[in-house]
Amino acid sequence: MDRVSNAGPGSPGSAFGVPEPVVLVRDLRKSFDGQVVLDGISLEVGSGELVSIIGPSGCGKSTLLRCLNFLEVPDSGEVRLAGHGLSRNGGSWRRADEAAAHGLRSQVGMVFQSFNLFPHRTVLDNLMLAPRAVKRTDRVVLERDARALLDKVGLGSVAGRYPATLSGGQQQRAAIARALAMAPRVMLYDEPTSALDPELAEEVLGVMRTLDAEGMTQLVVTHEMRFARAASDRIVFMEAGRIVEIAEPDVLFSSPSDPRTRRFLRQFL
Ligand SMILES: Nc1ncnc2c1ncn2[C@@H]1O[C@H](COP(=O)(O)OP(=O)(O)OP(=O)(O)O)[C@@H](O)[C@H]1O
Repeated sequence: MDRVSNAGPGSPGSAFGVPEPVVLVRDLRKSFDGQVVLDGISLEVGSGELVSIIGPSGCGKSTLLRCLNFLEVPDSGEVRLAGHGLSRNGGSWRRADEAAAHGLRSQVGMVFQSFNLFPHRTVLDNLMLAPRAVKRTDRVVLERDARALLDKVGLGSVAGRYPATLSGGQQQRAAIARALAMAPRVMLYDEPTSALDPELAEEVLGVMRTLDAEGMTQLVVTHEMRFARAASDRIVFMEAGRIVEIAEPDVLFSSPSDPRTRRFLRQFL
């Protein structure tokens, strides 16, 4: 039997008033065509934490991120984001699951490697489309909020331009601003700088650092070891669908407790 829970954001976290982590994952499992890709992942991310997920190619990092907002449907396990939860134990996908997944997605802003902006809309429109559809707020208010977000990511002067006329770094910053326009409780990034030259990547990483300073909860799949080391509160090292080790950056890089972590990190030292 599937078990679906959908406590609202105002519901009490856990017992005794201890706040629930913003991201909570328990025993998440996912296979594709019989190939186990996530083999029992458990993870908690606290409010305002920036957590990087690193590991060799194909170890399941992107799949984990995509399972968090049900872009991929996990086979089993539990995901809770900002009080919205969904757990599965096999069985087929049902309407109640769809509703719970929708509640969960409303808490999440997701940023992909490939920017994914709407090409035939201006940058400003890109930011306003989803809030206009969901919130039905006055256009003047929406535009004011969108312009404030563009200023925040340093794109105030290109609001009226089309994505193709922007650099990759500007497009990715616009994608981050667009995700922020829905006021998410957590931001998920899937290799947000992989398609960018180092200089442009730095612009994007700067925005993520700013959001971190403002207390946004962020989970980042990245191959940028320097960023992971410098900016993360904690780093998750994955291999073959499992979390091998979770540690603060300095601990992970200077004295990893698992030989697999040491082997992986050696190539970056
Ligand atoms: N939709 C899918 N259908 C079938 N197999 C998939 C699908 N998505 C991912 N996989 C497989 O799952 C495994 C893990 O992929 P995933 O993209 O999660 O790894 P990753 O750690 O993010 O890799 P990379 O660092 O190269 O992006 C790979 O073997 C991949 O081919």
